[in-house]
Amino acid sequence: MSTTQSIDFDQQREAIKQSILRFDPRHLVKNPVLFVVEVGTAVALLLTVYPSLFEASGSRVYYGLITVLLASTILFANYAEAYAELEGAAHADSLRELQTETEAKRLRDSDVAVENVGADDYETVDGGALEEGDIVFVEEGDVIPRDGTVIDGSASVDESAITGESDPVIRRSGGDRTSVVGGTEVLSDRIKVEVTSAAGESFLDKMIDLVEDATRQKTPNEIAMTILLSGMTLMFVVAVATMYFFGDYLATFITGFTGLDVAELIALLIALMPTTIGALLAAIRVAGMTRVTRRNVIAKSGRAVEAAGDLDTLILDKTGTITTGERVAQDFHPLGDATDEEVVRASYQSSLYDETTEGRSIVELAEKMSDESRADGGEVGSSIEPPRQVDTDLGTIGLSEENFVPFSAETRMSGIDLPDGTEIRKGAVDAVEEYATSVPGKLRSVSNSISDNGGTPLAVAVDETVIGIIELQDELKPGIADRIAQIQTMGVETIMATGDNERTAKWVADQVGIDRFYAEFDPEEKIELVEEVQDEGKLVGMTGDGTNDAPALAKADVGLAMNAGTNAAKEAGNMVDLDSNPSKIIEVVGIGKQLLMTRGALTTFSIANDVAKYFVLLPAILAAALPGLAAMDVLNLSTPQSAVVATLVYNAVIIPLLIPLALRGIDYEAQSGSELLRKNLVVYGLGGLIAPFVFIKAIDLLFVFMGVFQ
Ligand SMILES: Nc1ncnc2c1ncn2[C@@H]1O[C@H](COP(=O)(O)OP(=O)(O)OP(=O)(O)O)[C@@H](O)[C@H]1O
Ligand SMILES: [K+]
Ligand SMILES: [Mg+2]
Repeated sequence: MSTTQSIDFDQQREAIKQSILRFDPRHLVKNPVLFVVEVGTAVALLLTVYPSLFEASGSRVYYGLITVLLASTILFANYAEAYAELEGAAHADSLRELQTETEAKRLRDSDVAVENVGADDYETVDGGALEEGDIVFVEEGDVIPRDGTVIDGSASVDESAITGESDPVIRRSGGDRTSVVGGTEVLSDRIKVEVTSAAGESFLDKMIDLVEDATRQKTPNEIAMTILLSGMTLMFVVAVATMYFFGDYLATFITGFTGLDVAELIALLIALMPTTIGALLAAIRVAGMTRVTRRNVIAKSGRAVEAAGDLDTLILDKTGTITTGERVAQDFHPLGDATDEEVVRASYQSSLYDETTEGRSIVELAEKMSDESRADGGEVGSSIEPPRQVDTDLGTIGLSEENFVPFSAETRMSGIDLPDGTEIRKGAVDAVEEYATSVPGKLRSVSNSISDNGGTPLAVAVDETVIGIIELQDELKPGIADRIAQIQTMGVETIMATGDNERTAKWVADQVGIDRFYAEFDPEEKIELVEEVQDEGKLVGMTGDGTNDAPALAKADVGLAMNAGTNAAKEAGNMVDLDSNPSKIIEVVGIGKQLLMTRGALTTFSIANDVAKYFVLLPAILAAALPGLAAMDVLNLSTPQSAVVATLVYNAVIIPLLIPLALRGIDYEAQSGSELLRKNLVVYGLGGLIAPFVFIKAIDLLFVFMGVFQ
């Protein structure tokens, strides 16, 4: 799905059909520049039919040609817009195809634990009959019937239908990866899913509608631009109309001069007006939004994409964004009088019901270490060193989920209370330090040495006495340092805000070259950070997946939520990443920048073009009345008529020539704003001044060669 959808023959035909239908003045009036061109076309057409109207003196063929050239300008503009829209729709359709009808296994008794579900516990119903709140059972080989939240169990799910990514993903109850999408397939294991959407109202459905609406709406910057272009157009209309009466006035005392030609004045007006950018503005927006969708990000508004391009500051969290997020237990370190066995057992007990990645990995490591059968070495062929063995009974007897204290980002701890009243807690070192009443002297030095290698230490306390440390390790995402560097060159400040400790944070920040970082942050502090940076007048972007992130996501100017995250987060953000890859925001910023750059560059080019055309056409049109203007006629074109036609050919043809650039976006290597401005002024400003001269002179020479308009 992330591959490029190109337009096929049928869609090409549809785009052409649309280009003609969009001549409808009710459609064109929304784009005042093009609307004025249409009015001009109508007048030229009138002159073609009645060449002597307005005391005009040109031939029917001449006026006919002007009519055709003006109409082509509109046609090309309509085509650019229609083509871009169809390209975007083609992508949305491929997302829609996912919505298939399947059967569902609805649980009769929603309380039955997922591992005990048997064929008698559910009824098979039509997927369409499911209602919000129904609990369904999904096992290996089943298609998930509707969007939902995993409430029990864990399964590996093939989401390639929406993400195009063939690697299966894990979805499990608890934590931040609970969302499942209707139409995706469970590859192994079993889960209980609570249905969260009504029939026909899947999250994806709603999102696609939203994207289509958003794509059609002008963005705020674009509205401002349209107003500016309309203002310029109005100015030119007044100026050129004045010229017409001025011509009549001149005619009263210049012998042989009967006034200015209406069709030629219209040609001048349209050459001067910003028709090129007026024609391409919509296509640039639609193409930018489609580029975001192709990266599997659903942008709820065009404004969000634009804001991404304008961002000053990007707030990233560490775990799962800069690192892989697979933070797994590596080792246990006893402290003080505690033994290895005690630390392994307490860590295990406190993690038995902990469904976070960290918790599961602790259980796994503790089991491996205490497993007698493995004492002689790890799995055959495994390159990973077998964990050292600890002779301990893990002591599961009497443990119950009721006494489990789940992890929260506020407390930064989790734990369990044993039947005898013993309280075990594990968590971030500073949090446990505060909770405990007895802390061994070596806690800091051991935990620091873990952090200084990029690991995360979790302190373990039994009855408020710290007995040891669990060492967790994560890995940096491949290529993340390069992408951060890229975004920094574009002038965006990067901030890492993490719940992890200062030293681990510093290690990661140094590795990837982040500008600033904050450690030991709770969710509340993340929101405060967003507000603080916004108060400096800056636009802020951030990613998040948990319920805790929702307020900050809503606050941020660009909030990219993860599809696998909680519904609250998805609703709060103004973008959702279907791949649930938090570092995707870096790419979205790139695409936003590219959108703004493309619009800026083509505007510069268009207006530079118009300035050049002014110098070509004015002397040609006024030659008969004011021969003195010949000095301005740098191109020395053969005849006024040749000049008018050549200019209008250029004015029309430049639009289709620029469509590929408008759709693809200008190449954005990462570069700073001022560098970019300079480059754009040279390439698109100077280029825009020169191009019309070269092109128009060439067409004029061609006319001379062909012997027309001479
Ligand atoms: N299951 C857990 N039980 C106890 N403590 C945990 C658990 N998971 C994480 N922690 C501790 O709590 C800290 C805060 O976790 P939190 O999820 O807020 O942030 P993070 O995942 O470390 O970083 P980031 O904010 O960059 O995602 C962690 O750094 C870790 O020390
Ligand atoms: K123009
Ligand atoms: Mg986290």
